[in-house]
Amino acid sequence: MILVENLTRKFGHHTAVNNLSFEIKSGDIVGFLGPNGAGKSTTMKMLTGFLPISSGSISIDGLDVDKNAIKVKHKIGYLPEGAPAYPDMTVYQFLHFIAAARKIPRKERALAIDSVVEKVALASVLNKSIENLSKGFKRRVGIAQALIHDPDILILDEPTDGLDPNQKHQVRKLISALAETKIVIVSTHILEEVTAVCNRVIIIADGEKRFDDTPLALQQRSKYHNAMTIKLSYMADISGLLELPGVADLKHDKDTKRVTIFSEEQQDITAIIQDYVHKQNLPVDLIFPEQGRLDDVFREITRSQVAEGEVS
Ligand SMILES: Nc1ncnc2c1ncn2[C@@H]1O[C@H](COP(=O)(O)OP(=O)(O)OP(=O)(O)O)[C@@H](O)[C@H]1O
Repeated sequence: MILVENLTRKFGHHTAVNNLSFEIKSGDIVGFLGPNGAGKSTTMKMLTGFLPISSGSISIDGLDVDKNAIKVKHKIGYLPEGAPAYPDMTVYQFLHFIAAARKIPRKERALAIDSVVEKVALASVLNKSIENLSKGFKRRVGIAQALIHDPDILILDEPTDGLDPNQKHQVRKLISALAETKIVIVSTHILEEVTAVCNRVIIIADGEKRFDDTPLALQQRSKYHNAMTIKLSYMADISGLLELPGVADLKHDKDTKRVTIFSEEQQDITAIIQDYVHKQNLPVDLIFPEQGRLDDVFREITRSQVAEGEVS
């Protein structure tokens, strides 16, 4: 278990992380979100014992990170931002080097390497130089080095940043598989990542916690959650939609011929709308439920920092 209480980190006069508190239990796959400069990497570096804290405390399974840095590092695997590695080493040489640096006993190293190579599917590139690998494989090497000592907690800083959609999908699948046995914290500013892999979301802005709940709760904050969108093949009288029970509002985009139907208190109006479209014989090409527009919710939650223009 990870317990963070009133965590603060200052750089000179600048407070990068301000009075942050949260608790993470086993089974949690946490998406740690925030705009650029929000304090995500600084928090991760403190969690992993790489950066001293200014005040507050972090305890991992009851061990204070400040006082037990070495013991805590055994429990944590960390993929820093950009997945740094030694480019001229082969994958095998690099993993061997990390296994030695992690002080895995000599006799156990081959087994530890075999195990991560299998988990992260690196067998096909084991003897290739890291500099010649695709970005997706490089990221997997980064995850493999974080896993080599079989930690209980995995902290991944922007693990899919810069990857193409296929590579992103593979890395997310890998994270989901690893989360079956470990606490996983994934720092990201990609909102879709959170719904794809996490069961919990913590959002910070200006170094402070702004949101801590499930991805569904985040989606439910959107006006679009449980709204329905229909696309008309030609203009038709749709005013009757507003009379239906549970319908709160309509938004008509004449250019795209799409109509979004918002529900009262975000109730599910799928069946009512489908039934109406069918009975009225409306010229509908497409009908789909909206999940919730996370971009809008994210902007709302992190608003003061956005207003300061810190988001790129
Ligand atoms: N070593 C440092 N010295 C001075 N200021 C720093 C240092 N590291 C981070 N900061 C500042 O602390 C704030 C938080 O930075 P941090 O890297 O933690 O943000 P982040 O949320 O990880 O951002 P990004 O998404 O851009 O990686 C920023 O204003 C940053 O400039």
